[in-house]
Amino acid sequence: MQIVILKNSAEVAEYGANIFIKQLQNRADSVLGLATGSTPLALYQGLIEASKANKISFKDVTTFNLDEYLGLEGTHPQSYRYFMNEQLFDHIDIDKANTFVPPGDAENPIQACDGYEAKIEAAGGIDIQLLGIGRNGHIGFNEPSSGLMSRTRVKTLTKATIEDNARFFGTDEYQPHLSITMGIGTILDARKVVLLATGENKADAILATVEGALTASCPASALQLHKNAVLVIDEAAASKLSDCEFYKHIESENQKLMARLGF
Ligand SMILES: N[C@@H]1[C@@H](O)[C@H](O)[C@@H](COP(=O)(O)O)O[C@@H]1O
Repeated sequence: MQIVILKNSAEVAEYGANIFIKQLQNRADSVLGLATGSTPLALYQGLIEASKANKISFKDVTTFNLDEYLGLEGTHPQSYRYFMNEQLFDHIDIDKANTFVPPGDAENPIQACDGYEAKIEAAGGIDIQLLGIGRNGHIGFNEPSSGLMSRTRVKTLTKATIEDNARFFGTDEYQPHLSITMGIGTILDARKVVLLATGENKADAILATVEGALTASCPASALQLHKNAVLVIDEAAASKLSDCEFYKHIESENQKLMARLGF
């Protein structure tokens, strides 16, 4: 796992956006895995700006989102489809027919999960998967105890996740307790994984992800198995790691090596 520790959330967003910008500059028809939550918002802003400045185009891009609430239609303001339209798709030159979010309103969600996996496969797999992380170490909606090889499926949300996400719902508004999420195995199949985390409330989850055991109790720890995973985190999210200076030293040595090799 590559660990990049930066000063603050603005730097994290910029670093993350640059990874995606480079990907699109190298391969215009990339398949991107996208995430919701507050953490990727500034990264999406960076992509919108780069697209407006004609540095990148989404014309030939296909996207797959990690997850969706089960029981919400895409027109519901709290649905992740609505979020993605608002925060990214409506501001870039992407063909919405090439943007996929698990169907929260599927009549048969189990079939829909298999269908989602088939679509990812038909697109040739995901080139880069963006991830946030829940306070309990969840990725997508893969809550603790999720199978480390799991595929897209219906998942019940934990009390902690429901509480964390309650801020987006009105007091009398129905908040789903179920979701459709890519599995951990689905995420691990992406050719590159970029996890962003900012703020002190993510420090325990980051500690468990980086230095904890590989365990279903911290779904993000599965990234320890990935060949090309990068964690882009701010000082606050990194604050519980045992030796931040060492991680920073590794990264600066990596940068020097890359520069020497002309990357
Ligand atoms: N399903 C999403 C996750 O994909 C996201 O990583 C997490 C953290 O969100 P935030 O970035 O707002 O902390 O929230 C939700 O539960």
